Amino acid sequence: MQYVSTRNKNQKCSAAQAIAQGLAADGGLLTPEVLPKLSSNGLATMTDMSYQQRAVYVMNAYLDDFTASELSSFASRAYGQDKFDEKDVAPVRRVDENTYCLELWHGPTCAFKDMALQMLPHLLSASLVKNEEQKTVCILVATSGDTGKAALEGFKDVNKTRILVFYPKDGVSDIQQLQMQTQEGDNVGVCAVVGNFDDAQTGVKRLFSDAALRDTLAGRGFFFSSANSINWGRILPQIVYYISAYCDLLKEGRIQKGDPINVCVPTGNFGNILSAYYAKEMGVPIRKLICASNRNNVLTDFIQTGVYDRNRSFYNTMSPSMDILISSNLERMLFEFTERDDEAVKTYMEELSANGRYEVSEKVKKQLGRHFAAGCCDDAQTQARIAQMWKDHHYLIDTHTAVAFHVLDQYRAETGDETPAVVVSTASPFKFCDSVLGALGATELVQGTGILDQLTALTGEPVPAPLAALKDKAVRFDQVTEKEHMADRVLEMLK
Ligand SMILES: N[C@@H](CCOP(=O)(O)O)C(=O)O
Repeated sequence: MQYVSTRNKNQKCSAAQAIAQGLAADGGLLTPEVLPKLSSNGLATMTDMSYQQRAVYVMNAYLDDFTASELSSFASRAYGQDKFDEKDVAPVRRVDENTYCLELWHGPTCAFKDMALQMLPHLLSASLVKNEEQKTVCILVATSGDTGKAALEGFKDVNKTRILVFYPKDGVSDIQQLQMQTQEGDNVGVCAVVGNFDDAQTGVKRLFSDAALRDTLAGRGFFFSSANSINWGRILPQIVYYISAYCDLLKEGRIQKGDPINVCVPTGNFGNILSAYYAKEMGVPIRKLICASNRNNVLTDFIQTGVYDRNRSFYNTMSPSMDILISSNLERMLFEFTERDDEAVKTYMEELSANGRYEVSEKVKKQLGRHFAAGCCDDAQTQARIAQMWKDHHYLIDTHTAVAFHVLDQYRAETGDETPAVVVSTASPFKFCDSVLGALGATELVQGTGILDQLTALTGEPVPAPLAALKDKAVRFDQVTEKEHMADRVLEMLK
């Protein structure tokens, strides 16, 4: 299968090239030329499989330049019990009669990003070999908290790779920051950027398109790639868990073959909910994709009106991983909803870059309304939802997951749609201890990593081992840079 740029369908490459490059040369996002469908018994076949086997089954449909045996070896290494503290890898927990929670934070960094970033290093390393690449890949990452740590952990000490992560200074939680600052490995770098996530992400995209920088680094034996969800190798492993969740519900008899479900996804960069859309296109009976946002509700407005307008205030919220006003992966969605009209997508992206705004056609608006619903909530509502979940179900959720539960409540109240819903739980509550403790009524917060034990003392929930280990780690990276100087940081790292 070939991959094409969302801005020029004639620009094609293999899966291995798409994964190694991360981004198309024209700035577009590399996307499969056709979206494969599951066979009529595909879901039934996968129902009795392990998570690792499901991953191979799904990825095989997209990666015809990789063998099934290669993919099997990657899946068993990526999702082994030395990495995930749950045998099922991505368990589906029943909350009530028609509400389920897909827990995606049982990996080494306690966030859903591990689901893809434990796999991507295997895909990318194999791609370098397939492409007979002689250079070392330098992976540039912009993070609002979770991707950065997951990418660092995934690529730590991986041969022929370097990784440099930029995060917004004052824009991630204390635990997220500590996770990144204490990262081990000889090929890693971490730097805070003065600004917000959009500044960091725009800065990284600028580095990608800086021809002079690329030439200098090529002379030193490096080329750039990405571990953000602009890389197809990030999206593909995320499709797997939606299919897997449906199979788990079938297996447990919660639904019958063909029954529709809704999914509610807290998302900022749109990669997670886009993966659910692809699962739907492959044949999973998903009725509505419910997009949940915090106070940075640019996606809510877009889905409801068809106008994307980032000219608004940027808020630092209690769900920092979603503090984003420029959602990269919307571009792939526009590509689908315009029936793969690359010129239209290019025009929308040019308008976004020039004016911070675009309005989609009536045809696209209709598609948005057909597949998506959207809602948002503020920090007070987020904390109230954490408290309610704890009171009603003794179930501890993080701030991002709470946003999704709140938005699902809103959606159900407005529409009366009681289709069984899967809420995506994207991070461990221990990554956001202060907000979660506040939600549960704590007024005096312990400073430093002691706050992890404070949450355990209050709830009886154990601190996840990777976070407990932070107590003994020294800070290695405390550098801060202005966004104008990000290229200098790259040049320093790649001496
Ligand atoms: N929420 C993300 C922001 C980057 O998104 P990505 O899915 O494109 O990597 C984060 O936690 O960094």
